[in-house]
Amino acid sequence: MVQTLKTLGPKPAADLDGDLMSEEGGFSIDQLMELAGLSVSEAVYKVHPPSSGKRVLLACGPGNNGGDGLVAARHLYHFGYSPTVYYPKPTQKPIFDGLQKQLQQLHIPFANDQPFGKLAEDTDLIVDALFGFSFQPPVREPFDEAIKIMESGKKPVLAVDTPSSWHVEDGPQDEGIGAKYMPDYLISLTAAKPNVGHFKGKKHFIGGRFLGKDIADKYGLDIPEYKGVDQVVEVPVDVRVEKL
Ligand SMILES: NC(=O)C1=CN([C@@H]2O[C@H](COP(=O)(O)OP(=O)(O)OC[C@H]3O[C@@H](n4cnc5c(N)ncnc54)[C@H](O)[C@@H]3O)[C@@H](O)[C@H]2O)[C@H](O)CC1
Ligand SMILES: [K+]
Repeated sequence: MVQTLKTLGPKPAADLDGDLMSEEGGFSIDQLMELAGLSVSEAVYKVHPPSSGKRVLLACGPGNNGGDGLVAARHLYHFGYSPTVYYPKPTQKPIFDGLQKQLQQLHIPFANDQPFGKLAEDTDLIVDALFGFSFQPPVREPFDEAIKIMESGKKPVLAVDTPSSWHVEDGPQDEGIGAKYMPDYLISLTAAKPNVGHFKGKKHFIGGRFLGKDIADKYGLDIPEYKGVDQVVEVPVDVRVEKL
């Protein structure tokens, strides 16, 4: 039987984050990004353990999705990987400055000036942390090149929160860059987004093991059954999507 997966569009997803970070919610953006990035690194470990190849290329965009990628790079380093970060449009905010410094302290290379195609050749897995739920099509430079390379399917890709360039509700673009982009793996943060109905990759994870029942109920979300100390849980790919 095809299961139903409850999904949050950009407005309720942003509202939920707002509730978490309200005076009542008590979370900070740093914390949520840390939890998101930790989930991403755990999903990487599950689909591609270091024994399958240690080189991971983190493609980080200019918003918080990119921040999740920076956090994941740090955890992956400590998990035994050799991460490389592509971060061509660094965000000028203290949290992003701090995340970059943390990576520099670990001598994790930033390869912002190299062609993305070359970086992709020299890696075993790509983490797509270019854009999340705030992406507005079409893709602009310099990110078009990275999307084209990921779309080529030459290297496995794990997409963070949503495949970059996809419309958050309608999925892949009808034509042009990203129209054929289908990452192998997806990790949805807190809750899946409505475009997940278009995801036909190999594995889909949810990462959000910090969400309490009160707030889940407010948005109509089901809390998935996480195992052991896992921050992520795998859910079926073939699902019926319900938009909340
Ligand atoms: N609990 C959670 O779910 C958390 C999720 N997080 C992650 O944050 C993103 C959403 O982050 P946000 O900063 O709102 O936006 P994005 O990263 O999606 O990107 C916005 C960024 O990109 C630029 N941009 C938009 N469209 C384009 C375009 N066509 N071409 C080029 N650039 C574009 C825009 O100007 C912005 O700079 C969510 O998905 C999660 O991954 C947080 O970590 C908090 C916890
Ligand atoms: K992404």
